[in-house]
Amino acid sequence: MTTSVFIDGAAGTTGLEIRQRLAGREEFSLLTLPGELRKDASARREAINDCDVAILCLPDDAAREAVALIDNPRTKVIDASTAHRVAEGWTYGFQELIGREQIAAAKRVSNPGCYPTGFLALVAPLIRAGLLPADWAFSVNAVSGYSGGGNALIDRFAADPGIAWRGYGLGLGHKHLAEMQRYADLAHEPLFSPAVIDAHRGMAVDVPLALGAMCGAGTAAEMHRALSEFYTGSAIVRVSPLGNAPDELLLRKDAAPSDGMDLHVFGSADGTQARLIAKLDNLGKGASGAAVQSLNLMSGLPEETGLSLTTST
Ligand SMILES: NC(=O)C1=CN([C@@H]2O[C@H](COP(=O)(O)OP(=O)(O)OC[C@H]3O[C@@H](n4cnc5c(N)ncnc54)[C@H](OP(=O)(O)O)[C@@H]3O)[C@@H](O)[C@H]2O)C=CC1
Ligand SMILES: CC(=O)N[C@@H](CCC(=O)OP(=O)(O)O)C(=O)O
Repeated sequence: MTTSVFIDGAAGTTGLEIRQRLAGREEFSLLTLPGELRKDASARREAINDCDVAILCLPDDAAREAVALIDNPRTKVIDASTAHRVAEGWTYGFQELIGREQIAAAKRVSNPGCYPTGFLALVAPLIRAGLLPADWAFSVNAVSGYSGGGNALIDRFAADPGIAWRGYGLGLGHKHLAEMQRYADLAHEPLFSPAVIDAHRGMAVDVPLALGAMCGAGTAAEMHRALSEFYTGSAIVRVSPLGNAPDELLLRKDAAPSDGMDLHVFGSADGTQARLIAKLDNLGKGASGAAVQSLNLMSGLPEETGLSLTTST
């Protein structure tokens, strides 16, 4: 039996990527709306209530509105927006942290934000293992390809090829802070410095750790071991060997799309400092790949079915 899927927002950046991942998958049938009806509330209501799984690739307000259109108790939802990530009654769709069984059984799944995917993958298992203190003032420095800002930011970079780096979130109230704090179980929101680079896709999330000043923190080697154990058996989240060679990491503009994520741990020779770095594709594990991973689980399939798991290191 096939699972019928309706992508609301299928013409947007995330929606298109999900369509590409589902193309040719015989386990799924796609419900689509003609272009002129894609924002028509009654056509959307009908499609959402007709499908087995609705994937919302919409701005937050439109995602809330879409959920309000549902009156069929059978319809399951995966919401790619920020609207429901810390909302009551929703399961946070971070398979490796929350549990595959919980996501497989859920009716309402919120897809994690791209930056929190990198941050939580690195920090949450280490807080759980007692190797990082939950009340530490964490910092997160991150760069994203401009597709992370959807069609509007893609158009802006196309219109102004002179932009090499765009720092933002300078008001220090980024919408991803709540989910970073909630799912890492932190006492405080992290200090988050995001930026956009002149590349279509790709993301690096860097968490610097002043180990010498932290009470009760583990060593870089202990953190590396804990992360390696935590992600054992995952083809999607991979932990690179501990160490400082080579002494650089690259994001390539020509990297192939990937639904995987690579985690790195580096430590100073004297043990007083470390850096945890996640490399991922904002449109892959940071958005569309994670949505398809959840869709697979909610449809009773192995989570990595149909995903592209290349490494670009
Ligand atoms: N891009 C990324 O890397 C990531 C995006 N996300 C999230 O996914 C969601 C979609 O983002 P993204 O794909 O980047 O954004 P885009 O702007 O590229 O796409 C959004 C799509 O939704 C359509 N839309 C807007 N309002 C409505 C409506 N009321 N009814 C139906 N369709 C509507 C838009 O149409 P139109 O353009 O005509 O207005 C557009 O096609 C957002 O919530 C975003 O935050 C999450 C993680 C990463
Ligand atoms: C480069 C860029 O602008 N990125 C977006 C986040 C992309 C993402 O993860 O999306 P949602 O949390 O909205 O679903 C931003 O910082 O607002």
